[in-house]
Amino acid sequence: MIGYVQPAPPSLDVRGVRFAYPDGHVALQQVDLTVPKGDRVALLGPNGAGKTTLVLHLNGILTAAAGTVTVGGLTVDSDRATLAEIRRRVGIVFQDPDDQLFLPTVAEDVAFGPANLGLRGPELAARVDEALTAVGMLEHRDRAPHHLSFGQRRRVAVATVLAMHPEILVLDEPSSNLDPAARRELATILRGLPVTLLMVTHDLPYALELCERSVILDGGRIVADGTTPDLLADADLLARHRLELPYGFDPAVAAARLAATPDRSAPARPAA
Ligand SMILES: Nc1ncnc2c1ncn2[C@@H]1O[C@H](COP(=O)(O)OP(=O)(O)OP(=O)(O)O)[C@@H](O)[C@H]1O
Repeated sequence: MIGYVQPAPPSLDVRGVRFAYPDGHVALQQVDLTVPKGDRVALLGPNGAGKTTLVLHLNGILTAAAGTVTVGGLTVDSDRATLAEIRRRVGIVFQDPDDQLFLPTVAEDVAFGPANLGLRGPELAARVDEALTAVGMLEHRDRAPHHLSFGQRRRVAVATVLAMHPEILVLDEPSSNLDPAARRELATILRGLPVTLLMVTHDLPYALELCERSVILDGGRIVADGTTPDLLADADLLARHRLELPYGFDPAVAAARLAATPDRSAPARPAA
């Protein structure tokens, strides 16, 4: 008999999701989005498009009125046991790192999640060091988070989520408030992580740099889904959805330059 290896389920599968806030405002309508394991996808869209609302569905903070969300094949629902596993699988890094850092030291903040999963002793210490190493912050493990720079705190916030070994890392505006060097360093770190990535951003060059694919959400609907260079080259599409490239930025030139840089041309796809 010929052996058959089951393909890995997508990291994220959103099917027909509709959501209205209690005041009746419909924020998501018939949203479909599949993100295969190991891919990096940018979620673009103007203010009020529904990006945050969609992200809050990924780990069950909000529940769809219709449709389903599955993460690595597990359906997001309100069952407590499922929800705990979903929240481990979906690592959300919020825009303000101070929302995620609240303990006296960096190491304690990174240990918080895995300790809640039951890890202890050397296993827990190894998990913390692994996550801090991934974001280049190991040497700061015993420092107080509030003594770090904003860029360093954002990296520690990423580590708190990586320490849970998530299926998918969801980043809300990861480049905001970073100086150019910190922005570039974070891009290098994110490119090197062997995880699926969904990045909400208004920073279109950052989307181009990190994500081979982009999705545009507007008015609660997905209005475009394609390669990031193709989407950013479509001036009419961008204008229709209030997306703007920085003055003088040529996406074709930037894409060609990125493609010529070996470690930047394609995301690292982890083993299924
Ligand atoms: N608690 C709420 N009650 C009612 N309407 C809401 C609530 N939160 C958000 N909305 C509305 O839902 C829509 C989508 O909002 P959402 O925050 O998801 O957009 P967004 O794409 O994340 O925007 P931004 O880029 O500004 O962060 C908006 O019209 C917003 O006004």
